Amino acid sequence: MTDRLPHEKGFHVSWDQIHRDARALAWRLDGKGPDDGGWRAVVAITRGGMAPAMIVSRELDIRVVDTISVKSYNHQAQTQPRVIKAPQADIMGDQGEGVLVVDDLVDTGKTLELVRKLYPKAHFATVYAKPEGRGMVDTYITEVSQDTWIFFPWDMALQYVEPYRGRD
Ligand SMILES: O=P(O)(O)OC[C@H]1O[C@H](OP(=O)(O)OP(=O)(O)O)[C@H](O)[C@@H]1O
Ligand code: HPA
Ligand SMILES: [Mg+2]
Repeated sequence: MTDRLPHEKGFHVSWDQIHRDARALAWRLDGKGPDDGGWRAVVAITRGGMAPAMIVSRELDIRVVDTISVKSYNHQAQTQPRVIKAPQADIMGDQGEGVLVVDDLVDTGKTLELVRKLYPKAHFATVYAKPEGRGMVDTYITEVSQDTWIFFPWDMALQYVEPYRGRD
């Protein structure tokens, strides 16, 4: 289930790393909100966007936090993205103006494309980005190559590894 094919490389992100990178994202977003009082709300794209959104909302002191649930992948197999749960209409306003939409990463950009269509005036931020989807995101921190699969700490566990000299 967790084999990396067809991705050649694995980029393993620890809790510490995602915390640092999500903080860096928050600092980059600070002051980029609307002139009349900054970001109105943070909306996390569940589930991967929830931990970064929590860290961003904490750093920027934004107390209004909602979620949009988009399902795009079954493990590593991509499917047609669909909205399973929408955020509160009064938070999003007409087109999402002043709202910060946060996700863990953009890969092909299909998830953000869907959310952008719904809320074209929102600001879209991810911690990581791959080249194919980069155009869909307004602000991100680290880019990785398209053939890299990013492994997040919530999908991993510490495991015993054979010593190098012990392997055949
Ligand atoms: O740019 P894309 O190619 O659309 O891929 C990026 C999206 O895919 C993953 O979510 P997933 O649908 O696997 O759900 P999850 O966040 O609940 O794990 C990831 O968290 C992004 O939301
Ligand atoms: O590289 C990735 N890692 C984890 N989830 C993902 N969803 C799309 N691409 C990825
Ligand atoms: Mg996701």
